[in-house]
Amino acid sequence: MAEKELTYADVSAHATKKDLYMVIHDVVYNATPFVDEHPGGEEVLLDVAGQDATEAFEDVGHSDEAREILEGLLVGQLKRSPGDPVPKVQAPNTSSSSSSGDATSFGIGLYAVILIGGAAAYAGYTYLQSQQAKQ
Ligand code: HEM
Repeated sequence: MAEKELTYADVSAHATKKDLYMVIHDVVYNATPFVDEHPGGEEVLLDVAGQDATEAFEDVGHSDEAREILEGLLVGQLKRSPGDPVPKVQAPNTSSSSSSGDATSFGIGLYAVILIGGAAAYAGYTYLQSQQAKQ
């Protein structure tokens, strides 16, 4: 069976307790029958009603059981259009770019330590020389 495709605008039209859709990892779920049963309460589901709930869902660290419940609530695939909000949870490869940034700033820090250390050593050396010249 071909999966239904919904746009972000379609999803945001279902944002009430009696009609509650949400997007998790680009898949659209109808959480309406689960609102009253959610162990985390209805409030948190209403907060993300009609929106991308990927970050909220993953932050909690939901169990496999929770993910099985999700499968039963599946509506279809999200069809992203330009300008749609992008979920904050990204593929792990984005962290590698930030770690390379850390490596660069570490390199600059090391360079500064060598420069300052060198300058201090030179100042000490010239000071000792001047002391010896006085004797
Ligand atoms: C339709 C989507 C969701 C389903 C099917 C679902 C299902 C569940 C289930 C089965 C649990 C029990 C613990 C577990 O098995 O992990 C749970 C707990 C919880 N959920 Fe969700 N959840 C959904 C969305 C969300 C969202 C969007 C939030 C937003 C923050 C949320 C927040 C929580 C919290 C805070 C708990 C912990 C409750 C506690 O231990 O006292 N859930 N959820």
